[in-house]
Amino acid sequence: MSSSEATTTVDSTDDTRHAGSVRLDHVTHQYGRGGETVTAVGPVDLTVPAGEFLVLVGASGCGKSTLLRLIAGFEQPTHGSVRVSGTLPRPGEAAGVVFQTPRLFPWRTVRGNIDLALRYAGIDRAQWPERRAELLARVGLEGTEKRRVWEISGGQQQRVAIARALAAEHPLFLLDEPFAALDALTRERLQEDVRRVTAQTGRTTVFVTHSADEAVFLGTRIVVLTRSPGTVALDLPINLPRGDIDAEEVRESREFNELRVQVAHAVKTAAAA
Ligand SMILES: Nc1ncnc2c1ncn2[C@@H]1O[C@H](COP(=O)(O)OP(=O)(O)OP(=O)(O)O)[C@@H](O)[C@H]1O
Repeated sequence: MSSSEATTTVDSTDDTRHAGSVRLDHVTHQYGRGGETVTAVGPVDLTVPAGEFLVLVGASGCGKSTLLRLIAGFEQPTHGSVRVSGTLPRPGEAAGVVFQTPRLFPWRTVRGNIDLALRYAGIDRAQWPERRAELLARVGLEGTEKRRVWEISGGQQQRVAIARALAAEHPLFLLDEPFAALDALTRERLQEDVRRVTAQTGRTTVFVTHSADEAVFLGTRIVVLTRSPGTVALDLPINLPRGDIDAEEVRESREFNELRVQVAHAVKTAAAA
């Protein structure tokens, strides 16, 4: 075998070293010490290839946020190993993260919040205006740069949080129930934004939600967790059309509705098991 063939073989069998890929090997996580421990999740084995949009779904308390925090490097697993792009995840470096609440600096403008993220990302100041405009356009916030955070709506604030998480161009994007506090219409619009932005940028995405509808609309793959400590109950690929397609057409399709019912049923069953 020639050396070029050997190289090809290695790359094709280990895609977990690709930028943005995630690998969990027999991961368990406990909170607390001594007699006061709570096993939150595991054991979980999961490989997320680069470019996949994985949605974690499960009942309240099954360990979804814990898994996301382990992938972000905010927590270390009690047992097993977590790798992002083939290495140990370091907080702030492994991924862009969006939380349930926007966590912006309220006294700053939209521009100020984005610029702070560009500064932390180490982007050359000369590039900020172009990068800021591009990020705000991606999340549909053109023309809001000078507004203070308290002068924009909750949905717009969450859009700023998404733009901020995209600023550093991490190959991995993590979202923890980012739309849970928003009204149904705003939530649908933001789902469409996230679907479009991740398709455009090709980022690997892990998204946590309670909602089967949201999971099926967003994901290229859905993992349903059992009740706490969460383990994988269902691992389902989703092949709904993506890219430049009308969101209503997707939501009204027979395939979408069949998958929605299947996932909702799996979540209910896994929570009761
Ligand atoms: N910091 C902590 N200290 C102790 N226990 C914790 C901590 N964080 C979470 N837990 C426990 O770990 C388990 C999993 O919690 P986690 O927040 O990961 O679940 P979840 O599926 O994200 O829940 P929800 O959907 O309600 O946000 C729960 O039993 C929870 O009470």
